[in-house]
Amino acid sequence: MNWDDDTDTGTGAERLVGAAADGEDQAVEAALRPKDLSEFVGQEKVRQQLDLVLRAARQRGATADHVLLSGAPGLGKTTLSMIIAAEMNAPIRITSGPAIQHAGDLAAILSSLQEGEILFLDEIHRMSRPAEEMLYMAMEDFRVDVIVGKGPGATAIPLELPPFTLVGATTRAGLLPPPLRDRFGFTAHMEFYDPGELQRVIHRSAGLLDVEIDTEGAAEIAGRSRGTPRIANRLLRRVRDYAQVRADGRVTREIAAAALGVYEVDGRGLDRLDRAVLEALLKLFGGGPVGLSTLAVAVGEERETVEEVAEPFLVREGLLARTPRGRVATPAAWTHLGLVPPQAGGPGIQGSGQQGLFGA
Ligand SMILES: Nc1ncnc2c1ncn2[C@@H]1O[C@H](COP(=O)(O)OP(=O)(O)OP(=O)(O)O)[C@@H](O)[C@H]1O
Ligand SMILES: [Mg+2]
Repeated sequence: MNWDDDTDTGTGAERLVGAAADGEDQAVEAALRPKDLSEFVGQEKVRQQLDLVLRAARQRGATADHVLLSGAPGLGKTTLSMIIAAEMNAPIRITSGPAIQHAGDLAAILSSLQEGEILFLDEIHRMSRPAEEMLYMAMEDFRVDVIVGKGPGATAIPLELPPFTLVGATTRAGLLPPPLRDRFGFTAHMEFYDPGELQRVIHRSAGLLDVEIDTEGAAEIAGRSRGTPRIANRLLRRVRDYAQVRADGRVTREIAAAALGVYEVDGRGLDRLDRAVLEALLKLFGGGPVGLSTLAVAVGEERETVEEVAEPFLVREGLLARTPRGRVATPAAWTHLGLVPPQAGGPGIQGSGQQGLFGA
């Protein structure tokens, strides 16, 4: 699956509701990470399955099978990798696909692993081809061929590796070559969290950050967190600031709503850009269909920004559809912005004189 939401785009990280980690997230996330499976909120199926895999390996006194974690940014892949190490009582080595450009880089890491060590390979879909091929053999046979010398005299010296567990993480499982995907004994697909689960994440984080919050305050933040614990934690921090400066520090529904109103994150988690796209689509183009380029000009953004930053969440929320004829708003989009969809043939949208030109 392709989780384009905010990844690899410059604009993504600066948004309060962007799913990619920003500098502040990186600084505080370590403190908020659940340390073992029982603390890890939600993802029931993944937790159950992983618990079995790890428990069985522990009972056998063996190294756990290789694990692939796939899912959108901020759903807990890095967190789970650390939990796997903790549950296996094993050290963890952390690296990433982009950091491994040459097969030699990977050989150096693999050959220095201890028995039972967890190798966390983040963004595994961004590894170079030769490194990938070396990884196949390492995963399957715990062996790598180290090439010594150059040209016709070069020889491959096989090097035995201690058994280790590879934990790969990717936001784009679809980009993994099948031979690589097949070498993982267990694949965990992380789903977006439902509001109840996010509420638990928020309560847990509030406890760690020493923030007083009631059930309704947590629910208010959860509803705006786009199914993503990282965003929930970030919104909680902004709400905490507001509660501290403008009130007595306690987070209630009113305080949370007012705080996130200041940051223009609406009740459903849409921010200014998301709403600008929807508003243009509804008010200027009668709900579409309209081409992406035209829509982008109308909101004064780059095509890519609209397509990669705003649209994925709007599509996921069922507010916007991408059709062969262009972008189309769903009835839910009209409702969300408090507008009335145009009747077939009749005048529709309040305050817009343009539906004659563009209306459906
Ligand atoms: N199930 C969970 N329970 C509680 N907190 C969670 C959970 N999942 C994620 N978090 C919190 O969300 C933050 C982001 O999680 P994490 O860094 O693991 O995401 P990720 O999937 O690795 O994201 P990326 O794709 O950007 O690397 C962490 O600080 C963690 O505290
Ligand atoms: Mg991560």
